[in-house]
Amino acid sequence: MLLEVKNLYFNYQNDKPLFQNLNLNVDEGQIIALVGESGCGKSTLLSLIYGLIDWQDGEILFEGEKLFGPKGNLVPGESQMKFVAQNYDLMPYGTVYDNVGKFISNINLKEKKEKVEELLDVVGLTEFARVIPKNLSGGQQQRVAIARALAVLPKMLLLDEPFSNLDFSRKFELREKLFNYVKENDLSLIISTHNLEEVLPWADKIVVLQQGRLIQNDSPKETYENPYNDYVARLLGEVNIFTEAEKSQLNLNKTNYFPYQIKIVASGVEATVSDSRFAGSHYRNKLLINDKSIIIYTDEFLEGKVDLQF
Ligand SMILES: Nc1ncnc2c1ncn2[C@@H]1O[C@H](COP(=O)(O)OP(=O)(O)OP(=O)(O)O)[C@@H](O)[C@H]1O
Repeated sequence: MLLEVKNLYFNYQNDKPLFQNLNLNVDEGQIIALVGESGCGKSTLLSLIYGLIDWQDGEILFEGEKLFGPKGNLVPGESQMKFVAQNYDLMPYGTVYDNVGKFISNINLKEKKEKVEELLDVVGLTEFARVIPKNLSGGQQQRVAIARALAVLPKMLLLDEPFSNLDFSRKFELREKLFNYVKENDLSLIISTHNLEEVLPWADKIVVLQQGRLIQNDSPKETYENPYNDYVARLLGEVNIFTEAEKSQLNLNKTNYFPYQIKIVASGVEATVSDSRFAGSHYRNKLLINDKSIIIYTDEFLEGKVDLQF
């Protein structure tokens, strides 16, 4: 086991602990998506693992060795890990090239140049090598920070919302290259995100935090098929949530259904289409079952009445 978080207890204020008995294991080469609503503790957990803040109780072990947090290191942060936080902490007067090469040794300058160029390609900043951070957009600065974190291969990479400032096309390109790089180099990665769909195809496990509690830790498929509760289902995308009363009235197996899980059939639960809109890859339809409004996706425009199967 590469990383073990055992019975972690941590609070910012004495009266209200953020984490109580938090446990998390990460294997070598594993990619973990850390998800949860804003304020649930994702950034704090990454900072604790990296050793930027002290915890009150419990243990964090890396390759079986106990970590001691800020008091254990002269320079902040564990040397085997790299953390890209939400403030990118770039050298303001160094160029993009200097920032990415900051931790690479100058002994072999040719090798250093090749490495920096490779990383600039990974994050799509080749043509910005000579620019200084203040002349870059937020998303470009974020990409410099990611390239710098990868420069001296860490064993574990911690990324806090790494795609938050990127536009759609950049995001697709970067995540493809980044995850391939991580897999090729057998790095372990914990990546926090608001948007799970962004990382889903690459994640080995989805770890869900709800108000500091780790409530689910399963493969992406398992999480989609069996979200622990409605909160988890909502994190996974647009979802229909039913009350217990609605569940028994409609004879449902569970309280949450993603739009793609509800099908139109010849004979089933009758619903009236109130709205059908083109949404790119599908039509997004709003239907009414009595007074209950639900969303389903279809290939075709819908109108009138339909029968549904859950
Ligand atoms: N330095 C601090 N002092 C006191 N409370 C803090 C501090 N930093 C964060 N908190 C609180 O701890 C909780 C967890 O914050 P954290 O930033 O870890 O959440 P998050 O899940 O990363 O949120 P987001 O997705 O918005 O970045 C929040 O309630 C936050 O207000």
